[in-house]
Amino acid sequence: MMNNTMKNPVGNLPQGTTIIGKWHKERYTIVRTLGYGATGYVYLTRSSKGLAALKISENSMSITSEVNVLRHFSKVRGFSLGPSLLDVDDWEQLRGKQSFSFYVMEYLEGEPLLSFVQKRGMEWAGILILQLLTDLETLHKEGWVFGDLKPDNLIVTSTPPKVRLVDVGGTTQHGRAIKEFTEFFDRGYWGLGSRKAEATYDLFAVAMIMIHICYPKQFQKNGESGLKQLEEQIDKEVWLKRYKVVLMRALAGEYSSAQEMKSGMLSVMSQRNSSASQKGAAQRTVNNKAKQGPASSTSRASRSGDSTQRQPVPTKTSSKGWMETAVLLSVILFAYFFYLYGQIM
Ligand SMILES: Nc1ncnc2c1ncn2[C@@H]1O[C@H](COP(=O)(O)OP(=O)(O)OP(=O)(O)O)[C@@H](O)[C@H]1O
Repeated sequence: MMNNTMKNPVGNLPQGTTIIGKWHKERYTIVRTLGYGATGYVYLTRSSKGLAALKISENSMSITSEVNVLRHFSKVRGFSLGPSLLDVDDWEQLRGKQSFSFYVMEYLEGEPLLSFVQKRGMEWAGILILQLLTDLETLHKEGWVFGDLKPDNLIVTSTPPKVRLVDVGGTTQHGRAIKEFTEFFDRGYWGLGSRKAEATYDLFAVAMIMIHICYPKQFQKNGESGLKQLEEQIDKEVWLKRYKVVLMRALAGEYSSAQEMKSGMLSVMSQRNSSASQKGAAQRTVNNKAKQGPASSTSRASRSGDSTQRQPVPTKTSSKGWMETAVLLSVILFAYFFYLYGQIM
């Protein structure tokens, strides 16, 4: 992160400042600062087209590189991980003496992943990770690796909740060296792989995001092997332990695709659901037996092997049988009556 106090001609622009694009002449009025980092400042702006996020930097190269990534994303159908790109232009200050590149993107109005999960519950963590893996699968298939995957770059937009990624600055083409990374989420830091842009690099970061959800304060690497230390942390948290098989495989770089990791997550979730529904069914049986009273003592007797004490429980099937017999008998009697009547006449 850049030092906010450093003199930066595009930093801390006051509310109400209007940025006019040199080429497209669109006017963007600053509402407030959304954030800032190594690359530049991001402002919430209002224009004739409504609210949008505007990223501006002294470094035109980094703006160009992010614009290229966002342009590429916009061509991928069904891909909604990053914000959509709305405009690219330059802003001239001091009567054209200084020019700064900027781009305008969709404003992702939402909540950071961590606070969303803390408020809505851990069930959401699994769902959001599945969403993230779905989008990563598309990104990887396109030959890109996100690189700097971390909760700070994840925003959950609402209705329906959807995880989106801001800051595409770290997005790197497959096979190249990762452009940007953050230690805790970087497999190189944990001694568990290289900084080469591969799907496995992002999947490691996904596992670390899951760990970070349970350890919001994070923890430092100690002297032992990275994998051993992470395993110990996983074992201490119930939610992480449930996904241990998936997490260990992702940390060790054993998943060849995001889809494979997603299947692993889904199978843990379905096991949990089926055991929960089995428990539910067992609980319902117990409750029903408790309601039936004598029948419950019957089942206890049968378990003790005393079948003589078994009481027949009237069922719907037996009452239905009686009704069928009665109907059949009345039809036969009716037919017999007509037969006798015909004989007499
Ligand atoms: N499209 C957007 N909608 C809403 N908020 C955004 C958007 N883009 C960026 N932000 C906010 O601005 C912050 C800084 O943006 P960004 O991460 O792109 O800057 P950066 O200079 O690349 O930062 P870093 O040093 O982490 O790479 C983000 O963490 C996020 O809170």
